[in-house]
Amino acid sequence: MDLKQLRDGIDDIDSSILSLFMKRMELCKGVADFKKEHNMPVFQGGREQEVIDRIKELTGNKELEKGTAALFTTIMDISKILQNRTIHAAAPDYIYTSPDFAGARTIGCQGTSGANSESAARKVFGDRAFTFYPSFEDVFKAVQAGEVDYGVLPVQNSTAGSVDSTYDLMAKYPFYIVKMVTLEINHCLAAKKGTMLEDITCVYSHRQALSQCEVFLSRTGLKKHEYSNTATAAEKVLRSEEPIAAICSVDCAEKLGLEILARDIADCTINRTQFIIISRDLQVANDSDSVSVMLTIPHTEGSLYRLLTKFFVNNMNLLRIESRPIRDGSFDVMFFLDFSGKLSDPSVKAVLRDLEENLEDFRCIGTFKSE
Ligand SMILES: O=C(O)C(=O)C[C@]1(C(=O)O)C=C[C@@H](O)C=C1
Repeated sequence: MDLKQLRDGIDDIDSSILSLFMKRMELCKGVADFKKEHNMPVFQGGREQEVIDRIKELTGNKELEKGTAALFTTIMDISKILQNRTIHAAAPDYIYTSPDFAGARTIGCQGTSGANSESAARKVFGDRAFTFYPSFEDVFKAVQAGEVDYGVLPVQNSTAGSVDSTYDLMAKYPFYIVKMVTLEINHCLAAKKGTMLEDITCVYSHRQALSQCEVFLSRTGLKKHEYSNTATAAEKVLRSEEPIAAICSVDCAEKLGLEILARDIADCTINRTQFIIISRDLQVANDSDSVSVMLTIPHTEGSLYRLLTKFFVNNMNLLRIESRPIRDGSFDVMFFLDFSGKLSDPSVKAVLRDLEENLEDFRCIGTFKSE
C-alpha cells in the first residue's frame, strides 16, 4: 500500500471512531442527567477502574495496553467535563463584591517609601499614603486581619522569574487576587553623594534585584549582600559610614538624595515585574478575564496531564503554571495556575466545581484582568 492508501484507511477509521465517540458522549449526557436527579458525584473512581481493567484485557497486546488505557482515561476525562457542564453550569454564582480602589482606606506594601511595590501601588491607587510593612508576610497578615483593605505584592519578574517567597505565602494565608499590575523596573546603582564607583566594594539589595543585575555585578566584581527590600537597602546606604551602594529604582535614589553611579544595570533592557493586588474577600472587577487557582494533585501517573486536559477541552488558555514545594518533608508541590475565563462563564464554573469536588487541596484565589 502507498502512503495515500494508508492515509485513506486511517481517515475511514477516524470517521468510525468519531461517530462512536459522539454516541458514547450522548450516553454520558444521559448519565449526567441521572446523576443530577439523584445528586450523585460525577466522578466514579470504581467504575473508571472497571472500564480501564476491561479495556486492558480486551487490548490483548502488551505494547498497546498503556496507550489504550491512556486513550480511555482521556475519553472519561472529557466525559466528566461534559457531565460537569450539564450539572454545574447553572450552579449559583460565587458571592463577591466589586473592588473599590478609589474608596480604599488603607493599602499595605512591603518595604519603605520608594520601594517598587509603592510604584506599583501608585499605578492602581494613585498618589496617596501607603502603609509599609517590614516583610511580605506582614502584608498578608494585615490583609487577613482586615488591617488594610488591599495588599500589594510582587509575583513575577521578566528577568528573574517568579517571586518564590510570595508564592510560598500564598499557600499559607487566605486572600484573593483582585488585580494584576505590571511595572517597568529600572535598576540603578546608588551611593551617598560624593562616593566614587571605584570606592564601592559591596552592594545591598533585594535578592530578586541582585539576580536581575548579575552581568553588571560580575563585571564590576562587587560583593552582593541580600537585603529585605531595594528601598530599605537604599536607606541603609544613606545611613552608613562605609562606601557601600544599593541597587534600587532611580525614583528611590532621587527621593533619598543618593548619587546614581550607574543607570540601567539590569541584565535585560526590558525588565518588568508583575504585582498582585490582594484583598480579604472575593472581589470581581467587570473587566476580569483570568482566574487564579492553587491546588495539589495526586502523585499518580498522568495526573498533571489529566488536569491540563480539563483546561484544554474547555477552551481555557493556561496563562501561568507555577509550582512550589508544600514543605512537609515530601517532594510534593502546590500548583498555582492562571487561566483565561470569567468566573461567571458556565464552563469556568463547571471546571472550578469539578476541581473543588475532586482535589483535596483546591482554592480559587481570585480573578483579574490579565495585562
Ligand atoms: O459511569 C459513570 O458514572 C459515568 O459517568 C461514565 C464515565 C465514563 O465516561 O465511562 C465517566 C465518569 C465516571 O467517573 C465514570 C465513568
